[in-house]
Amino acid sequence: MYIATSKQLKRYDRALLDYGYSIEELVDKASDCLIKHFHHYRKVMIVCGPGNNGADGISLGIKLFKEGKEVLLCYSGLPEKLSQANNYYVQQVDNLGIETLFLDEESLDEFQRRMNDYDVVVDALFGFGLNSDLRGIVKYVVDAINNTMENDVISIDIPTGLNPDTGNPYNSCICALQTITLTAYKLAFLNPDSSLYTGKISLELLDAKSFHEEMLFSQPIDYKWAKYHLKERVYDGHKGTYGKIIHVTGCYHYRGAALLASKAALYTGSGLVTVCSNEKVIDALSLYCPEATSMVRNTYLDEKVFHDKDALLLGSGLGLNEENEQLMCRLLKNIKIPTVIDGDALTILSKHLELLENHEGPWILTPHHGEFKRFVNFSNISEMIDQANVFAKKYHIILVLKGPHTFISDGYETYRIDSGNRGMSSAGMGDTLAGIISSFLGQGYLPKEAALLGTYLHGLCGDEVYKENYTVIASKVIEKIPMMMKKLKED
Ligand SMILES: NC(=O)C1=CN([C@@H]2O[C@H](COP(=O)(O)OP(=O)(O)OC[C@H]3O[C@@H](n4cnc5c(N)ncnc54)[C@H](O)[C@@H]3O)[C@@H](O)[C@H]2O)[C@H](O)CC1
Ligand SMILES: [K+]
Repeated sequence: MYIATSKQLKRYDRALLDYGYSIEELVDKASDCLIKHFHHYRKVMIVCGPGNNGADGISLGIKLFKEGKEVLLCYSGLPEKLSQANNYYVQQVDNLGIETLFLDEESLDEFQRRMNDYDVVVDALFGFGLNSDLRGIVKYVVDAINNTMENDVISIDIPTGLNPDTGNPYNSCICALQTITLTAYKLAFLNPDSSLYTGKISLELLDAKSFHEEMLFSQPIDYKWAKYHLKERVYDGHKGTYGKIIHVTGCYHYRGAALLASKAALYTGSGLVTVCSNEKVIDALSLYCPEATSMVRNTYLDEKVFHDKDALLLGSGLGLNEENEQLMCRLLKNIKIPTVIDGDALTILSKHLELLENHEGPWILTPHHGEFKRFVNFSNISEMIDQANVFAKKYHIILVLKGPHTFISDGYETYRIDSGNRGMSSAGMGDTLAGIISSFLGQGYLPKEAALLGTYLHGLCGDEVYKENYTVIASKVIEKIPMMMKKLKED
């Protein structure tokens, strides 16, 4: 199953057309996928918009009519505004003599009255092409469909009125019993609130050439994936087997960040975690996480301390000042071990893009949306995902773009993390995630695996806490790590 943004879906359609399919052919293939969902209905009303979503509806209506169903096609688009495919199928309908109703202010009453005569109302008004509030007659039609109690409502591709990327409704939105979505899951569906509008979602793949990977549609990372990729601990392992990592994190004002990241790394199984931080952090560390070793961070930090380390975490709660900026620039320029770059180190890096251009070791960057905006510009989620892929590819890094259903890209493949919940948007959560990823990186997982597994595990632990709590705090997430790793491996 792949997940796609509206921009990616538009590119996908363009790729199919460039490959040689005609748009009429694609609509025909779409209705071929849809028809099996209507076998148990006898009387079908299909409400069609002006674009290709509407064309899917008309093509479906033609096929159902030919099967002997009673079909009423309701059109909302002015003839001069129809898409090419829509126009084509409207003409087919005229030749076949299927009953139609043009929706306008005068026919609205008739539409509402007649709706009750049908077993199912099919929403083919707008698909992933909708990009603003519903206007004019369409808004009334959507509200009227939502008010009917007599029949099932099935949406084609996406409920009309749902933003295909955010999963939030525009000014009105169809509440469907079922949504038959084509080609890929829409990004919108990851928003749990969208289920109110989509109802049950069925995914249908067109019988056409697949471009899912070329278009960088995201693949979900789920429990099964994590179970398969989490390595067994070996019989004769010792602390060296599980990696020596170093965290350059925390400062006087943000002591917690360093503590959370180091504890998370130890709980994830690191052999040795050294925290290089402010004296106050180190005092607290001996109580909060006595298993970690420590060193005071001086202006001059001897790079030799990194030589025997397997991975490095930079930046969580580091604090922004001239001294830290110089230190980060020096380390980012010289250190070649696998590195997680988080928090304030990201802010510093965004001011020194030349370091990104020339880095040698594998880097994992863990920005949230706001931090990513310091690197690139975007105005909506679809654009952000495109930019994230370009960024990861350009700089040869793994990007962990934190947000609801964190998105991970290496520029060639993209992933969505299936775990995590809304209770987790709280302080310290990012530090915990960075700690977990640094641990996997130090244990010898490939950078992409470390990022995927770490982010999945983080969300899974958060989900475990969320089962019994309304809010989720980072310390509680950390406490769950060893237990959830055991569960993952032994379930
Ligand atoms: N590969 C596939 O999955 C295929 C899917 N298909 C279906 O095509 C639609 C998308 O079609 P498109 O014509 O691009 O968009 P819509 O039908 O959703 O919208 C038409 C058109 O309307 C304009 N518009 C946008 N917002 C508004 C608004 N608020 N009010 C009025 N008009 C608006 C905009 O110009 C849109 O382009 C997809 O969902 C599938 O159902 C095809 O079958 C091909 C293969
Ligand atoms: K629709």
